[in-house]
Amino acid sequence: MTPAEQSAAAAKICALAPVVPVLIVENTADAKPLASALVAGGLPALEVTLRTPAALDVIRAMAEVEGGVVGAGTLLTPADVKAAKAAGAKFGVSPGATQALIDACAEYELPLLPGAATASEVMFLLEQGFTVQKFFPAEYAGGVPLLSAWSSPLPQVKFCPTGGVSPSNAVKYLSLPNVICVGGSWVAPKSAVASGNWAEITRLAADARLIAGV
Ligand SMILES: O=C(O)C(=O)C[C@H](O)[C@H](O)COP(=O)(O)O
Repeated sequence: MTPAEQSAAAAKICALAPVVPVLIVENTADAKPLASALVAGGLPALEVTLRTPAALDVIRAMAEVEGGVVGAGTLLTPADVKAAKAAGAKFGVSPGATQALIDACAEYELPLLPGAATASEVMFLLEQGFTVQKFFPAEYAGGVPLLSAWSSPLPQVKFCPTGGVSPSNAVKYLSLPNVICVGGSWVAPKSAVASGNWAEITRLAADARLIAGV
């Protein structure tokens, strides 16, 4: 799968909803109710970060939830790509990008949303064929002003800003011409997951859509 094909797939996933929940899940038992709650709130594209021992099992469980499109976040190595694909991930997200990671996504046919934080990183990824990229860590790397500045010399690249995105700044990002969705962990707070407050998570997901004006 070429980078261009991967970006075409990533664009479709980003078009599903304005917000991609970024999930850090400790317990596999929480996977299905959490995914169902987010899908019910109108956010079907889900990024499960490979930051917990349970993450691959969580992806496996969430992949069975109807209406959801589950991807793996925090991909760092070719082994992560192989494991994420085997677990049923439909897409991958990485904080940055290396050639080894890019090659692995091509080999295992996992559409990658690769991270970039500088113009040179954006250009390196564009050279490879990635026209859809994650801007990470958005708020700390330059935020809305930087993305806005890139839209003039690099209009062919669209972004999913992630990292520090919240209900208070999501609209500003989403109103930029080069932003197709945003990623954020705020829709699934640790406390709500720990207490099994799925109704609260559905409410936060629905609110995120409202904030985005959808
Ligand atoms: O590691 C990855 O691949 C990631 O996706 C990183 C996440 O995007 C951010 O950690 C989410 O940031 P917050 O919404 O500020 O909590």
